[in-house]
Amino acid sequence: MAPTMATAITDSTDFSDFVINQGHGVKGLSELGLKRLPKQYIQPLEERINMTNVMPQESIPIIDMLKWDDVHVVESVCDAAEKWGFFQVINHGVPIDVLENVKDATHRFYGMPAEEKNKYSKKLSPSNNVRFGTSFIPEAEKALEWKDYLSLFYVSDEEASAFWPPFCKDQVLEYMKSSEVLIRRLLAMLTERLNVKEIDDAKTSLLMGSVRINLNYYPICPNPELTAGVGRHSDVSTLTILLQDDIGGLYVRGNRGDSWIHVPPVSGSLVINVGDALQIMSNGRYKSIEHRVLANGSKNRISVPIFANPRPRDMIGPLPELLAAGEKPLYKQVLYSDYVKHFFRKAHDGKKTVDFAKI
Ligand SMILES: COc1cc(/C=C/C(=O)SCCNC(=O)CCNC(=O)[C@H](O)C(C)(C)COP(=O)(O)OP(=O)(O)OC[C@H]2O[C@@H](n3cnc4c(N)ncnc43)[C@H](O)[C@@H]2OP(=O)(O)O)ccc1O
Ligand SMILES: O=C(O)CCC(=O)C(=O)O
Ligand SMILES: [Fe+2]
Repeated sequence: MAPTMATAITDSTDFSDFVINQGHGVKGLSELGLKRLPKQYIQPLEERINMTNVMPQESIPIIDMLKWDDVHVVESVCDAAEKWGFFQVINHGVPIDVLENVKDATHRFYGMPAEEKNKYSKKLSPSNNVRFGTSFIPEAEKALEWKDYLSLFYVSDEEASAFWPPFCKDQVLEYMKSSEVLIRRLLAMLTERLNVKEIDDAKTSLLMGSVRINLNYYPICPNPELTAGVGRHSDVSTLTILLQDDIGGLYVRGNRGDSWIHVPPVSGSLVINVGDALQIMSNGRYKSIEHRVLANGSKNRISVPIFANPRPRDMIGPLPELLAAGEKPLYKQVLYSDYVKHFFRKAHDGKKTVDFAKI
C-alpha cells in the first residue's frame, strides 16, 4: 500500500527537513491530518503528566490589582511569589483590546505559509534577535516538544521596525509597552520585601533591563497524552507575564510532592511567574516554579509570554540589601548571558538550570 503524505514524511529522513528546515513546524505536521503521533515526539513515561498527580481542588491565587497600592494587594503579591511562584492578575491595567490584538496577531503570524515564517528561522533571520523555531532545542532533545514559537528580543523600536514580522510587530510592541507599568509595579512590591528602599535606574535595569517576547503555538495533537507542549522548566527571567487564550493546558508544580496544578484561563487575566533571575536575586525567597504545558487533542492553543530580564551583560546574584542584613548567600554572582546560554544549551530539565548559580 502506498504511504500517505503524512507517514512518508514522519517515517523518513525528510522529517527534520519538513518540520525544521522548511519551517512547517508542528503546525505543518498537525495540518497533514496525522492519525498517530510521530515517534520523534514520544516523551519517556516519566516526562508525561500523570493525571492522578493533578490536584483539581488546588489553584494558584488570582489577585485583583485595581487597588495596586493597597497594603493587602502588596501582601498578596509577595505571599503568592513566595509560596507559589505563580499567580494570576485581573484589573492589571493592560487594556483588554491590546491583549485581544496580540492574540489575533499571533494567529495571523502562524496563518502565514511556512516559507514566509521560515524567513525568521535561525538560519535565515536577518537578526539574531528574531527567531522562529519549533520545539525548544531540537539538536539537544531526545524527544521533541509539540510547540512552534517566534521569539523576539527587544532592542529598540527601530530594530523591531526593521526586523520583526510586519504581521504582528505593532501589536506585540503595544502589548510590551502597555505591560511595562504592571511589571514595574510588581517588581517594586516584590523588592520592597527584600529591603530595597528605592528602585533607581541601575536597579530597574538589573531587574527589567531586557525584554523577550515569545509567540507560542500549540497545534492540535493526535496523541496529546504521549507528548509535551512544553516540558518541565522554570523561566530564566526575572518575572514572566503570560497571556494565554481560553483553551488551557498550563500546569504548575504544586507544593506537595509530585503534584501539579492547572492554571485555568480567566478572561482578561495575565499569569505572572517568578523566574530564576529573581529567585537568585532574592536569595531563594521568591521561587521560580517548574511548569509545563500539555498538548491538546482537539484545539489549537496560543500563549504570549513577556520575559522581563536583567540585561545580558549584568552580573546577577543575591541583592546587596539582603547580604547587608546578614543573609548567607545561596548563589554566586554569574553573568546573566552565561546563565541564559546554559539554559539554551540543553533540553528542558525542570529546575536544574538554577544549579549553575548555586554556591
Ligand atoms: C519554554 O520554551 C522556550 C522558552 C524560551 C525563553 C525563555 C525565557 O525565560 S527567555 C528569557 C531569556 N533572557 C533573555 O533572552 C535576555 C538575555 N539575553 C541574552 O542573554 C542573550 O541574548 C542570549 C539569549 C544568551 C543570546 O546571546 P548571544 O550572545 O547572542 O548568544 P548566541 O550564541 O546567539 O546564543 C546562545 C545560544 O542560545 C540559544 N538561543 C538564543 N536565543 C534563543 C531563542 N530565542 N530561542 C531558542 N534558543 C535560543 C541558541 O542555542 C544559541 O546558540 P546557537 O549557536 O544555537 O545559536 C525561548 C524559547 C522557548 O521554546
Ligand atoms: O504556554 C504556556 O502557557 C506557557 C509557556 C511557557 O512556559 C514558556 O514559554 O516559557
Ligand atoms: Fe515558561
